[in-house]
Amino acid sequence: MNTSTEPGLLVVRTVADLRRAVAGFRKAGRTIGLVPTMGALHEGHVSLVKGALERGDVPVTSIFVNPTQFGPKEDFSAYPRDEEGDFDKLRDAQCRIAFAPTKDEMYPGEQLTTVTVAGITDGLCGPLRPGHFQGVATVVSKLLLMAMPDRAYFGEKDYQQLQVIKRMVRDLAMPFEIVGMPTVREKDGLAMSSRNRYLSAEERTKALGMYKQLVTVADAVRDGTKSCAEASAAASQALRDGGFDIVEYFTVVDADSLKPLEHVAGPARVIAAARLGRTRLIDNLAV
Ligand SMILES: Nc1ncnc2c1ncn2[C@@H]1O[C@H](COP(=O)(O)OP(=O)(O)OP(=O)(O)O)[C@@H](O)[C@H]1O
Ligand SMILES: CC(C)(CO)[C@@H](O)C(=O)[O-]
Ligand code: BAL
Repeated sequence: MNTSTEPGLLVVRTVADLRRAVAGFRKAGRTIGLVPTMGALHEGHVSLVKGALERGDVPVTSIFVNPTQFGPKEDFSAYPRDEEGDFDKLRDAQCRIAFAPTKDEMYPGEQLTTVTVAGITDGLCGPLRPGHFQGVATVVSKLLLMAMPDRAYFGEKDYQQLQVIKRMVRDLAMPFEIVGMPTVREKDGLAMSSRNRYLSAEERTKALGMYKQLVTVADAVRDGTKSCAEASAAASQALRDGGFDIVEYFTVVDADSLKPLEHVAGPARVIAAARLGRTRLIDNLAV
């Protein structure tokens, strides 16, 4: 295998090749920045690669649609996959290593060991996607141990996931810095997401309601014109009126503990999940 540190994207498929490639860069005195993804890359993912470059890290992007974080009725099989397109985007973004393992490489034999983060997974997406955060925490632990980066980059779009990973790294004294990166949005405000590809043209127009309602609630609770519960209830109703099929939650939480708030006194986040047809959208904003 080519372990060169010359410019270009090196695609590796095994843990052994990943470790060899990372070792080549370490020998050259470089630090490593891991960007875990499930592929179908967009500008949000590219911003994480840019975050790594800005901090001087060699970006290593993993592409793996992790089956253990999908529920039995969720979209694992339908999840968008576009490996060649992803590699092109990573080349353009100056990513240096793409780690695209098979399922057998990630899970050789039965996985008897899992990582569970309690408390902050009790609310929001936790009860709605049973087993999801255990699947995420376990696969992210594995990816971190496979790449042994200095830093790993995650988007604030998946805010609960980011908090779960920060907490896991802290509780288990994992020697990696977790960097949270701002949500990249379309021009009209919709958070970029691989699942946006599922939206029809009509749904795409309706989807913007999510961002608009997050802004409305953030403004109202910041000014104190409404309580968190009042503002969130009004936003849920506005989403339903605007064509969302199910509002799974719309709430204001403490930015660290993710506990629901009645009034905002410190760092807080307004956060929501809702369904438009077959598409589940999540988003959040700082208050
Ligand atoms: N719009 C975005 N801005 C910043 N980071 C993002 C954005 N979308 C995704 N990310 C981050 O990219 C990483 C990989 O996410 P993932 O591959 O699941 O993409 P996704 O667009 O979130 O897909 P999904 O449709 O499954 O939510 C995560 O850390 C996620 O938070
Ligand atoms: C962090 C992650 C790559 C783990 O599979 C996934 O949950 C995602 O893409 O956000
Ligand atoms: N971006 C979060 C991954 C998931 O929904 O499974």
